Amino acid sequence: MNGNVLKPRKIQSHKGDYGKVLAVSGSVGMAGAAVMCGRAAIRSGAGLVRFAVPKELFNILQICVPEATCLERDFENVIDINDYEAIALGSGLGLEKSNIPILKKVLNDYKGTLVLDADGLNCVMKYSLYGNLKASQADIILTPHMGEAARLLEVESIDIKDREKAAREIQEAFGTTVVMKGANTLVLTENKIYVNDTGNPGMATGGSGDVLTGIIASLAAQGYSGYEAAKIGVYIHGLAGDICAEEIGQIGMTAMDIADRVPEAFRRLASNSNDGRDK
Ligand SMILES: NC(=O)C1=CN([C@@H]2O[C@H](COP(=O)(O)OP(=O)(O)OC[C@H]3O[C@@H](n4cnc5c(N)ncnc54)[C@H](OP(=O)(O)O)[C@@H]3O)[C@@H](O)[C@H]2O)[C@@H](O)CC1
Ligand SMILES: Nc1ncnc2c1ncn2[C@@H]1O[C@H](COP(=O)(O)OP(=O)(O)O)[C@@H](O)[C@H]1O
Ligand SMILES: [Mg+2]
Repeated sequence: MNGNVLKPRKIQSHKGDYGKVLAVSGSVGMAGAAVMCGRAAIRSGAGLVRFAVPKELFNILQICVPEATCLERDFENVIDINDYEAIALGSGLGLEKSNIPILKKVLNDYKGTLVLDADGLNCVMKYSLYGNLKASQADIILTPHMGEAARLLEVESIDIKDREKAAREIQEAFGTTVVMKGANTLVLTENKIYVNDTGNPGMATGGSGDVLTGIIASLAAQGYSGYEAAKIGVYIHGLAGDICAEEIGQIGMTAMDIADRVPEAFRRLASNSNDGRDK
C-alpha cells in the first residue's frame, strides 16, 4: 500500500477536524472489548472517542482509556447519533434483548459510517434485523470472522476454500462493505476486492478484532470512505501486528500491544510514499 492514501494532518487544525467516534461497545464482563476498540480508535488519530456503555463500565473505561469520554447507553433519551462521523457497534456488546432498541435506532436513523462487529452482527441475525440493515442509509462495514460470517449466511460453517465466495455472498445480501477477517483478510465492496498482505498468526488473540473495529471507525471519522477506511484499517492493523512480532514475538503479543503499535504502523505507511510529505 502506498502512503499517499493517507490524508495529511493540517497545521491549522484542531480535534474537531479529525472526527468523533461513538463506540457502542462493551458490557458487564466484556469491558475489555470496549477498551481495545476505544484505545485503537484514539491511536488511529480520531479527534474524539466517546463510549456509549452501561454506567457500571464508566470507572474501568475512564481508567483504561482516559482520553475518551463516556455516555450512558440510553439511545432513547440521550444520544444524538448523527453528531458522530463514525459509530463502532458490537464489540463485546452481548446478545441481550435490551440491545434491540440501540440497533434499530442506529440502523434506522444513522447517516454516517457504521462499523458493525461481533455481537452487533450476531444480534442482527438473532433478532431478525437484516431488513433494517439492508434499508440503512449509513455507509456500513461488516467485520465478521469466519464464525460470524457463517451466522450471517445462516450456515453451520464455512470452509476456508469458500471464504471469498462467502464474503461475496454477504456483500451481495446486505449491500455493505465486508471485511472477512483471518490470515489475508479480504475487503469487498460491490465491484472491488482487496486482499491484505500484512499480519501474522500472533494476532489470533482475544480482542485483536476489537482493535481493528476501532481503527476502521477512526479512519472513517477522519473522512475516509467506508471502503477506504476498511482497506487502510486492515493494512494498518496487520502492520501493527507485524511490528509486535518484530518487537515481542508472535507468541504472547496482546491486543493492547497491537493497538499501541498503530501509530508506528501509520508512520511506516506514511514513509512509504513519494510526495515528500513530513514523515
Ligand atoms: N476482552 C473482551 O472483552 C473480549 C470480548 N470479546 C467479545 O466476545 C463476544 C464473542 O465473540 P467471540 O468472537 O469470542 O465469540 P463468537 O462469535 O461466539 O465466536 C466463537 C464461535 O465462532 C467460531 N469462530 C471464531 N473465530 C473463528 C474463525 N476465525 N474462524 C472460524 N470460526 C471461528 C468459534 O469456533 P471455534 O473457536 O469453536 O472453532 C465458535 O464457534 C463478542 O462480543 C466479542 O466482541 C472478544 O472480542 C474477545 C475479547
Ligand atoms: N492467523 C492470522 N493471521 C493474520 N491475522 C489474523 C490471524 N488470526 C487472526 N487474525 C486477525 O486477528 C483479528 C481477530 O479478530 P476476531 O476474531 O474478531 O477476534 P476478537 O473477537 O477476539 O477480537 C482479525 O483482524 C484477524 O484478521
Ligand atoms: Mg471479534
